[in-house]
Amino acid sequence: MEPFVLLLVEKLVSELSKLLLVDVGNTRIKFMAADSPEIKYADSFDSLPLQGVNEVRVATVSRHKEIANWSQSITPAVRVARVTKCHKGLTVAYDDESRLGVDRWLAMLALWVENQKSFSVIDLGTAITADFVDDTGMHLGGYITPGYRLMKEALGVHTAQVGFGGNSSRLEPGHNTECCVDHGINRMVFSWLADIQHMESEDKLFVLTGGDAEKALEAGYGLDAEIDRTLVIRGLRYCFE
Ligand SMILES: Nc1ncnc2c1ncn2[C@@H]1O[C@H](COP(=O)(O)OP(=O)(O)O)[C@@H](O)[C@H]1O
Ligand SMILES: CC(C)(COP(=O)(O)O)[C@@H](O)C(=O)NCCC(=O)O
Ligand SMILES: [K+]
Repeated sequence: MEPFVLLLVEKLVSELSKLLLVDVGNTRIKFMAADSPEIKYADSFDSLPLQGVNEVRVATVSRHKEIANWSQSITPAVRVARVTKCHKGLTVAYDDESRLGVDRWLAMLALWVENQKSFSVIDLGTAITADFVDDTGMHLGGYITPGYRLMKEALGVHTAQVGFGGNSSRLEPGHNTECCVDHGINRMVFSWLADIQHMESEDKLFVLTGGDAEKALEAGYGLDAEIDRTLVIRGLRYCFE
C-alpha cells in the first residue's frame, strides 16, 4: 500500500477509536468503541470506558434526562441520536417520526446504508419489534409486541399458580408448568417470526438483533434468518453524517 494511503487509514482508525457508541435499551446498556466490532455491556453510564474518547454517540428511547445530566459530568461531547423522517435515502413510515423508537430507526438505517436493498429487521429485546423496508428505502411500518421476559413476567404477575423459572428454547408441549410457559412463549414468538418471514419474498434480507435473537433462532426449526447483534449501535455511525 502507498505510504500516504497507510497514513490516511491510520488517521481514520485513530479518529474512529475516539468514538464511543452507546445503545441504552430498556433492559441494558450496550456499547462499542468504533474501532472494535465487539459489543460490550455496562451497568451504568459511569462505568462506560471514556479514556481517549472524544465523542460519545447515544441511542436512547427513555433516558434522555439522565443522559443530559451525565453528559454535564464528563469531558467528551455527547450526541444523542434523533429520528429523521428522511435520511440517507431511508424514509420513515410514521406521520410523526419523533414517536418511532430511535433504536428501531438506527437498526433500519444501518441495514439500509450497508445493503441498499429491501429487508425485514426484528429486534428481540425488552420488547420485540419488526420493521420492513422496501427496495427504495421506504419504511413500510412495523409491529411492537412484548419480549420473552415481559411475556413471562406478565404471566407471573397476573396468575397465582404459574411458575416461570424455565429458560429453554424448545417448542414441544411442556410436561410441567415452567416448560409449558417457556415452550408456549417460544412457540408464540417462533410462529410469529415464521408468519412474518412467510409474508416476505425469499430474497429479502431477514435479520434478527437484540438480546434474545439467538434464542429465537435456536427455537427456529428451520427459520431462515441471520443474526446481527450490533445493528442499532452501527446505525450510530450513520445518523449524524
Ligand atoms: N445477560 C442478560 N441480561 C439481561 N437480559 C438478557 C441477558 N441475556 C439475554 N437477555 C435477554 O435479552 C433481553 C434484553 O435484550 P436487549 O437487546 O439487551 O434489550 P434492550 O435493548 O431492550 O435493553 C432480555 O429481556 C432478556 O430476555
Ligand atoms: C418499542 C420499544 C419499546 C423497543 O425498545 P427495546 O425493546 O429495544 O428496549 C422502543 O423502540 C420504543 O420505546 N419505541 C417508541 C414507540 C414506537 O417505536 O412506536
Ligand atoms: K426491541
